[in-house]
Amino acid sequence: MRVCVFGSSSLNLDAVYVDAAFELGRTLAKHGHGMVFGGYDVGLMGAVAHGVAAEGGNVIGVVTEGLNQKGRDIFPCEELICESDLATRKTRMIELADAFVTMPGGLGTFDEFFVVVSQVKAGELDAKSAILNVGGYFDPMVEMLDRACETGLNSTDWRRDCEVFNAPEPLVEWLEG
Ligand SMILES: CC(C)=CCNc1ncnc2c1ncn2[C@@H]1O[C@H](COP(=O)(O)O)[C@@H](O)[C@H]1O
Repeated sequence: MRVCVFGSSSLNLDAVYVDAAFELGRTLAKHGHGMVFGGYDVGLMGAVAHGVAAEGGNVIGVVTEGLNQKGRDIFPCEELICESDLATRKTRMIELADAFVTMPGGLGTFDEFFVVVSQVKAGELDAKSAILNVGGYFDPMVEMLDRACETGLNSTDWRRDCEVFNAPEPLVEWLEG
Protein backbone atom coordinates (compact mmCIF):
# COMPACT_ATOMS: atom_id res chain seq x y z
CA MET A 1 0.00 0.00 0.00
CA ARG A 2 0.97 3.61 -0.40
CA VAL A 3 -0.21 5.60 2.61
CA CYS A 4 -0.68 9.35 2.57
CA VAL A 5 0.29 11.00 5.87
CA PHE A 6 -0.83 14.45 7.01
CA GLY A 7 0.65 16.26 10.02
CA SER A 8 2.00 19.48 11.46
CA SER A 9 4.59 21.49 9.58
CA SER A 10 5.51 23.43 12.74
CA LEU A 11 8.98 23.66 14.20
CA ASN A 12 9.75 23.23 17.91
CA LEU A 13 7.22 20.50 18.58
CA ASP A 14 7.00 18.53 21.81
CA ALA A 15 9.02 15.31 21.59
CA VAL A 16 5.93 13.22 22.31
CA TYR A 17 4.54 14.16 18.87
CA VAL A 18 7.84 13.88 17.01
CA ASP A 19 8.61 10.46 18.50
CA ALA A 20 5.14 9.17 17.62
CA ALA A 21 5.50 10.44 14.03
CA PHE A 22 8.89 8.75 13.62
CA GLU A 23 7.45 5.51 15.02
CA LEU A 24 4.49 5.71 12.63
CA GLY A 25 6.93 6.02 9.71
CA ARG A 26 8.99 3.06 10.91
CA THR A 27 5.86 0.95 11.38
CA LEU A 28 4.56 1.73 7.88
CA ALA A 29 7.89 0.76 6.31
CA LYS A 30 8.28 -2.39 8.46
CA HIS A 31 4.89 -3.51 7.14
CA GLY A 32 6.16 -2.94 3.59
CA HIS A 33 4.17 0.22 2.87
CA GLY A 34 5.38 3.34 1.08
CA MET A 35 4.35 6.87 1.93
CA VAL A 36 3.25 10.00 0.12
CA PHE A 37 3.30 13.28 2.02
CA GLY A 38 3.78 17.03 1.72
CA GLY A 39 7.51 16.71 0.98
CA TYR A 40 9.09 19.11 3.46
CA ASP A 41 11.59 18.12 6.14
CA VAL A 42 9.80 20.00 8.89
CA GLY A 43 7.66 19.14 11.90
CA LEU A 44 5.77 15.88 12.08
CA MET A 45 5.78 15.71 8.27
CA GLY A 46 9.54 15.41 8.33
CA ALA A 47 9.64 13.09 11.34
CA VAL A 48 7.37 10.50 9.73
CA ALA A 49 9.42 10.59 6.51
CA HIS A 50 12.61 10.00 8.52
CA GLY A 51 10.92 7.03 10.18
CA VAL A 52 9.97 5.49 6.82
CA ALA A 53 13.47 6.08 5.45
CA ALA A 54 15.08 4.56 8.58
CA GLU A 55 13.44 1.25 7.68
CA GLY A 56 14.26 1.54 3.96
CA GLY A 57 10.72 2.46 2.90
CA ASN A 58 9.74 4.44 -0.19
CA VAL A 59 8.82 8.12 0.19
CA ILE A 60 7.08 10.30 -2.40
CA GLY A 61 6.95 14.02 -1.62
CA VAL A 62 4.57 16.53 -3.18
CA VAL A 63 5.73 20.12 -2.66
CA THR A 64 4.43 23.42 -4.01
CA GLU A 65 6.09 26.26 -5.89
CA GLY A 66 4.83 28.75 -3.31
CA LEU A 67 6.18 26.87 -0.28
CA ASN A 68 9.49 26.27 -2.06
CA GLN A 69 9.87 30.04 -2.33
CA LYS A 70 9.59 30.29 1.43
CA GLY A 71 12.84 28.35 1.60
CA ARG A 72 11.54 25.30 3.40
CA ASP A 73 13.84 22.25 3.52
CA ILE A 74 12.72 19.42 1.25
CA PHE A 75 13.02 15.80 2.43
CA PRO A 76 15.27 13.61 0.21
CA CYS A 77 12.41 11.62 -1.31
CA GLU A 78 12.71 8.79 -3.87
CA GLU A 79 10.25 10.77 -5.97
CA LEU A 80 9.58 14.49 -5.68
CA ILE A 81 6.61 16.14 -7.39
CA CYS A 82 6.09 19.90 -7.47
CA GLU A 83 2.58 21.33 -7.89
CA SER A 84 1.56 24.95 -8.31
CA ASP A 85 -0.51 25.36 -5.15
CA LEU A 86 -1.89 23.63 -2.05
CA ALA A 87 -5.19 22.56 -3.64
CA THR A 88 -3.50 20.88 -6.62
CA ARG A 89 -0.95 19.29 -4.32
CA LYS A 90 -3.71 17.87 -2.12
CA THR A 91 -5.48 16.40 -5.14
CA ARG A 92 -2.22 14.80 -6.31
CA MET A 93 -1.47 13.31 -2.87
CA ILE A 94 -4.99 11.85 -2.70
CA GLU A 95 -4.64 10.35 -6.20
CA LEU A 96 -1.35 8.68 -5.24
CA ALA A 97 -2.62 7.12 -2.00
CA ASP A 98 -4.45 3.91 -1.10
CA ALA A 99 -5.12 4.97 2.51
CA PHE A 100 -4.68 8.01 4.79
CA VAL A 101 -3.25 8.77 8.23
CA THR A 102 -3.72 12.06 10.03
CA MET A 103 -1.28 12.98 12.79
CA PRO A 104 -1.62 15.97 15.13
CA GLY A 105 -1.37 19.27 13.28
CA GLY A 106 -2.89 22.64 12.58
CA LEU A 107 -5.06 24.18 9.89
CA GLY A 108 -3.35 22.48 6.95
CA THR A 109 -3.67 19.08 8.60
CA PHE A 110 -7.34 19.62 9.47
CA ASP A 111 -8.02 20.76 5.92
CA GLU A 112 -6.44 17.63 4.46
CA PHE A 113 -8.23 15.27 6.86
CA PHE A 114 -11.63 16.84 6.19
CA VAL A 115 -11.18 16.87 2.43
CA VAL A 116 -10.47 13.14 2.45
CA VAL A 117 -13.33 12.10 4.76
CA SER A 118 -15.81 14.35 2.97
CA GLN A 119 -14.79 12.87 -0.40
CA VAL A 120 -15.43 9.42 1.12
CA LYS A 121 -18.80 10.66 2.44
CA ALA A 122 -19.74 11.93 -1.03
CA GLY A 123 -18.76 8.62 -2.62
CA GLU A 124 -15.97 10.20 -4.65
CA LEU A 125 -13.25 8.28 -2.83
CA ASP A 126 -13.08 4.75 -1.42
CA ALA A 127 -10.25 4.72 1.14
CA LYS A 128 -9.69 4.27 4.85
CA SER A 129 -8.57 7.15 7.08
CA ALA A 130 -6.87 6.62 10.42
CA ILE A 131 -6.23 9.27 13.06
CA LEU A 132 -3.14 8.89 15.24
CA ASN A 133 -4.44 10.47 18.44
CA VAL A 134 -1.14 11.20 20.18
CA GLY A 135 -1.70 12.32 23.79
CA GLY A 136 -5.45 12.68 23.18
CA TYR A 137 -4.80 15.64 20.86
CA PHE A 138 -7.84 14.85 18.69
CA ASP A 139 -10.31 14.17 21.55
CA PRO A 140 -12.20 17.49 21.07
CA MET A 141 -12.42 16.92 17.30
CA VAL A 142 -13.71 13.36 17.80
CA GLU A 143 -16.30 14.73 20.27
CA MET A 144 -17.37 17.35 17.71
CA LEU A 145 -17.67 14.76 14.95
CA ASP A 146 -19.77 12.48 17.20
CA ARG A 147 -21.98 15.46 18.05
CA ALA A 148 -22.43 16.27 14.37
CA CYS A 149 -23.75 12.74 13.85
CA GLU A 150 -25.87 12.55 17.04
CA THR A 151 -27.67 15.77 16.16
CA GLY A 152 -28.22 14.59 12.61
CA LEU A 153 -26.33 17.58 11.26
CA ASN A 154 -23.93 15.15 9.67
CA SER A 155 -26.03 12.70 7.70
CA THR A 156 -23.60 9.77 7.76
CA ASP A 157 -21.56 7.91 10.37
CA TRP A 158 -18.18 9.66 10.27
CA ARG A 159 -16.53 6.49 11.62
CA ARG A 160 -17.36 4.62 8.44
CA ASP A 161 -13.91 4.02 6.94
CA CYS A 162 -12.38 6.22 9.66
CA GLU A 163 -10.89 5.09 13.00
CA VAL A 164 -8.96 6.64 15.88
CA PHE A 165 -5.81 4.98 17.29
CA ASN A 166 -3.37 5.66 20.11
CA ALA A 167 -0.48 3.68 18.63
CA PRO A 168 0.87 3.02 15.13
CA GLU A 169 0.89 -0.80 15.13
CA PRO A 170 -2.90 -1.35 15.47
CA LEU A 171 -3.45 1.59 13.14
CA VAL A 172 -1.42 0.01 10.34
CA GLU A 173 -3.05 -3.40 10.95
CA TRP A 174 -6.49 -1.76 10.60
CA LEU A 175 -5.47 -0.08 7.34
CA GLU A 176 -4.41 -3.49 6.04
CA GLY A 177 -7.62 -5.26 7.11
C1 LIG B 1 4.90 29.97 6.15
C2 LIG B 1 4.51 28.61 6.55
C3 LIG B 1 4.61 28.23 7.98
C4 LIG B 1 4.03 27.77 5.62
C5 LIG B 1 3.82 26.39 5.96
N1 LIG B 1 2.84 25.82 5.13
C6 LIG B 1 2.89 24.52 4.93
N2 LIG B 1 4.06 23.86 4.95
C7 LIG B 1 4.04 22.53 4.74
N3 LIG B 1 2.93 21.81 4.58
C8 LIG B 1 1.76 22.44 4.57
C9 LIG B 1 1.69 23.81 4.72
N4 LIG B 1 0.39 24.19 4.65
C10 LIG B 1 -0.33 23.05 4.49
N5 LIG B 1 0.49 21.99 4.44
C11 LIG B 1 -0.04 20.65 4.40
O1 LIG B 1 -0.82 20.59 5.58
C12 LIG B 1 -0.13 19.89 6.62
C13 LIG B 1 0.63 20.84 7.51
O2 LIG B 1 -0.14 21.96 7.83
P1 LIG B 1 -0.22 22.47 9.34
O3 LIG B 1 1.16 22.70 9.81
O4 LIG B 1 -0.93 21.40 10.14
O5 LIG B 1 -1.04 23.75 9.24
C14 LIG B 1 0.80 18.93 5.92
O6 LIG B 1 0.24 17.63 5.92
C15 LIG B 1 0.97 19.51 4.51
O7 LIG B 1 0.71 18.55 3.50
